Amino acid sequence: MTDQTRPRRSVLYMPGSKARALEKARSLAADSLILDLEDAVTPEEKPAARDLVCAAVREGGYGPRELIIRINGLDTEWGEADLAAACAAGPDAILLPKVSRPEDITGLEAKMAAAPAGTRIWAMMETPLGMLNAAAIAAASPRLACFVMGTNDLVKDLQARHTPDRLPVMTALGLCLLAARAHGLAIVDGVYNAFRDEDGLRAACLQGLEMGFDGKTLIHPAQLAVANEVFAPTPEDLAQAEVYVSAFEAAMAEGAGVAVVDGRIVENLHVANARRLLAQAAAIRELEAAGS
Ligand SMILES: CC(C)(COP(=O)(O)OP(=O)(O)OC[C@H]1O[C@@H](n2cnc3c(N)ncnc32)[C@H](O)[C@@H]1OP(=O)(O)O)[C@@H](O)C(=O)NCCC(=O)NCCSC(=O)C[C@H](O)C(=O)O
Ligand SMILES: [Mg+2]
Repeated sequence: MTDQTRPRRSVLYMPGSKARALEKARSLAADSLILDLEDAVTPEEKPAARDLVCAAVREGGYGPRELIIRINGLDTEWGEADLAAACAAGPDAILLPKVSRPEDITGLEAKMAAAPAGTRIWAMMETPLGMLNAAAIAAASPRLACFVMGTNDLVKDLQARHTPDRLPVMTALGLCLLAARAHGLAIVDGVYNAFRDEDGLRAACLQGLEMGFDGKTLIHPAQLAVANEVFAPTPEDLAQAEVYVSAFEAAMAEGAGVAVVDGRIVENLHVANARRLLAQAAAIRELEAAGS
């Protein structure tokens, strides 16, 4: 499994101040865990949360789950100390909130000399300026691996409303998807706040899947099963993918450049997508076997 094929169906935030949540996460079915020092932690609790989160990362026990520390902004009184502690702890990634310019990423990268080479940068995309600069941000550093949509901050800054169809943030989501895919980054969708509303979450996940997101950020363990299900290829997807690959290979062997399956044309681009789905299913199987 490479950084590109690693599943990120479910990316669970947990407050870095809550020892119980950090412990519980060791056995939760999340593909990735964001140990939060920013918005989920009160100012009074931030220094203790920093120690707790970094100790948890050093101690490990999270199996194949990807570990990300969300630090406070480098323009806050906690940001620099968070970054130094996170670099020393060596998570899979450090998530910078409120990224608005490419310089936010290059500035962070310059301060990460002490971090292990494998510690990547993730960027919270959640400000209006960040949306306008999404392409330049996506290209800012080879260390950057993933965009995380921060739709709560975005709705606040746009003075918009949360609506079921998410029309108020659709332009922003589209700009970030375009930028991420153009530069080979992963991208995960924003949170669904009503964490007991399973039907609403499912609809939001389906919309995110159809738009092209790799997965969804979550705030409660009750949301994991839906995200893991919706962002995985279905058995029908995989059966069709197998058929497309076999039909195309047979057509190629006969010297044809295209195949026809059930009255539909199958070209190399359809086969590339079929192979992507098969690789994604294999990566999910590998991850789940490693976690069980
Ligand atoms: C939303 C919550 C405050 C609810 O907490 P609580 O009432 O304690 O939930 P439960 O009693 O139902 O919890 C059941 C058990 O599950 C554990 N738990 C709960 N949440 C988590 C979690 N996120 N990770 C791991 N474990 C969790 C509890 O400890 C219970 O365990 P047990 O003791 O064994 O019964 C709470 O879920 C919460 O704080 N969620 C995270 C909120 C958060 O991180 N917010 C910040 C990120 S969202 C954001 O900032 C997005 C972005 O920046 C933007 O702008 O959009
Ligand atoms: Mg935010």
